[in-house]
Amino acid sequence: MTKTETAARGQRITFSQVHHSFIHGDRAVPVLEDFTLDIPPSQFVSIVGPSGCGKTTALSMTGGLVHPRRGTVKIGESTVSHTSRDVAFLFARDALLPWRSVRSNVEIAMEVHGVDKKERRERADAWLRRVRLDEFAESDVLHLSQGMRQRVAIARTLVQSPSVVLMDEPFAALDAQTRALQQEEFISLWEAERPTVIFVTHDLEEAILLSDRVILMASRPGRIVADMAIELERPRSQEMRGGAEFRSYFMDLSDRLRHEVDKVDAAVMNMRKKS
Ligand SMILES: Nc1ncnc2c1ncn2[C@@H]1O[C@H](COP(=O)(O)OP(=O)(O)OP(=O)(O)O)[C@@H](O)[C@H]1O
Repeated sequence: MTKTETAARGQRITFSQVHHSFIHGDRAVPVLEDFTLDIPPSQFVSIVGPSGCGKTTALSMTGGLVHPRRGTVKIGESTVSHTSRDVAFLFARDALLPWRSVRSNVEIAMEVHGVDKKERRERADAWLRRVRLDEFAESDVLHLSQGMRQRVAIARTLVQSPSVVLMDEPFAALDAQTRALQQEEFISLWEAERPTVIFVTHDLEEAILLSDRVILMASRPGRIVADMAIELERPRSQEMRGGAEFRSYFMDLSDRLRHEVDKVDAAVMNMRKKS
């Protein structure tokens, strides 16, 4: 069976006692402290928290872009030490190459990994059908709307059949209506193949709607302060936002987030008073 025919299966992701700091001038500023998290295969996990708490740093470590100063990050049994073809990224900026057509943007990772031309084309076209852009395969990406561009980016990410997908505010640049459509579309694409997902967002409703589990981080240094299972049934839809269970998750998370943001504000005020 080729990789094209195999449904992607998620891999376990484990962070064990990860500590990290970035050097600013002559001092090390702690970013993550004792960050420990076990994500079972195929779980969809969102990370939320105040700006600067280390969400993107944790995500980048999973992708092998940042290496922890202490502790380990594993995918399956292997410690992450570099980027891998099993791990795909999706960001707010779609990073499509403007000089390439829609199809050849979707083919790019397969090209890098040496997949032959015929298979590349078949896989790209299959994904363009799934994101409803098959009519635009030959088009120039510059002529697409922002929502269509993000669908090309989703196809480019999922065409690799990754076992892990790392998403950093992927829908943040879209208007509210397009964003709602893309969230729903992404959930159904994910439900078909179920790679493990880590999804970073500032939008609590988005986190609840998409995830099996929401991790709330606090800052200075970044650590986990809440780990909430979201037990809404699947398939999920936008209408669920109005339901009592959804609202209760939202109230709980927003109270806890507000509390964390207030603590950061108070700490900053104290530092200012002292200096
Ligand atoms: N390459 C880097 N060099 C130095 N400092 C960095 C670097 N990357 C991140 N930082 C700092 O580490 C902290 C955590 O950054 P990170 O981007 O992980 O936070 P975040 O929670 O994703 O923030 P946001 O929600 O604003 O995107 C911030 O204070 C940031 O300034």
